[in-house]
Amino acid sequence: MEKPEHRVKPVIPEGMSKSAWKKEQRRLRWDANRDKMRIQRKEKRKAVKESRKLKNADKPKKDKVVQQDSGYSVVVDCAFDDMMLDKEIVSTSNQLVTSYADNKKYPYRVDLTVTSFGKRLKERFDTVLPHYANWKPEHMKFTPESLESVLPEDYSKAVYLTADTDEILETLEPGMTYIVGGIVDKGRHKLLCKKKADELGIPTKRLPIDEYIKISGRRVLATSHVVEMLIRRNEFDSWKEVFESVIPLRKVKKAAEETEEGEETE
Ligand SMILES: C[S@@+](CC[C@H](N)C(=O)[O-])C[C@H]1O[C@@H](n2cnc3c(N)ncnc32)[C@H](O)[C@@H]1O
Repeated sequence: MEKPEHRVKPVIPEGMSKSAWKKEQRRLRWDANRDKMRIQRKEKRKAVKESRKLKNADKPKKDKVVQQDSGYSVVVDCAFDDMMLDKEIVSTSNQLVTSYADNKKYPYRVDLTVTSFGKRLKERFDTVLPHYANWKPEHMKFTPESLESVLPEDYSKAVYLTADTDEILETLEPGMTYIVGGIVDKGRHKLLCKKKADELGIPTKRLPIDEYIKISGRRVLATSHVVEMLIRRNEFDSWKEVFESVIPLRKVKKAAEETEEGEETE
């Protein structure tokens, strides 16, 4: 009959406690297993990924937007840094983020450039939104240079949008550059962009809002709303549809209520 196998009694080095020796053994075992465990973990992750992929294959896929180029350019003129309060700089930077997202997600995109990008506005981006450095130029470009540096030589191919003119922007044409003031001023700097455009000799036009819909309050819209309208104009057949899609519902609703009560919408 064979003798039962006996465990070999461990030899604990002299001067080492039993618990220290056990700890050391655990560490050695862990080291020896580490690579094995790493491979196991990797395989598990791969299996989870594969099963997720299989599951998602049954679900309808979200269509990736294949964008078309509108053929015209939009410039956001940010030369008004010194005229804004700190909170207005924050609001302007948030609006630029919105415009970037809009120019990525809608079926048509425009060539979109932010000029005079510097001072507090750039500082805000550098510190709070540093990932803007990776934004694709086909969705938004930034330059510290002035508006004039990106305009076509022939200013008749440019239009500065402003609420302060009677000229109406009827259509958007390929090859044209449309300029939007990049400023939040809560009505403090009336005629600012109109005067700048007149000084530079750039034609000015306003959006035909009153001609198509009733809105309450001021007809001066936020920069990002105007940029969104320029991005989305080709998506719709008429300005009316563009305005109804972009102008905040509360502005349109309130106007309807006021009109019912016979009040002025101004
Ligand atoms: C908040 S507004 C700035 C108002 C500023 N006081 C000014 O002088 O234009 C932002 C920009 O959106 C554009 N904008 C706003 N409302 C508009 C309208 N009704 N028609 C055309 N452009 C408009 C203008 O380019 C304007 O500079």
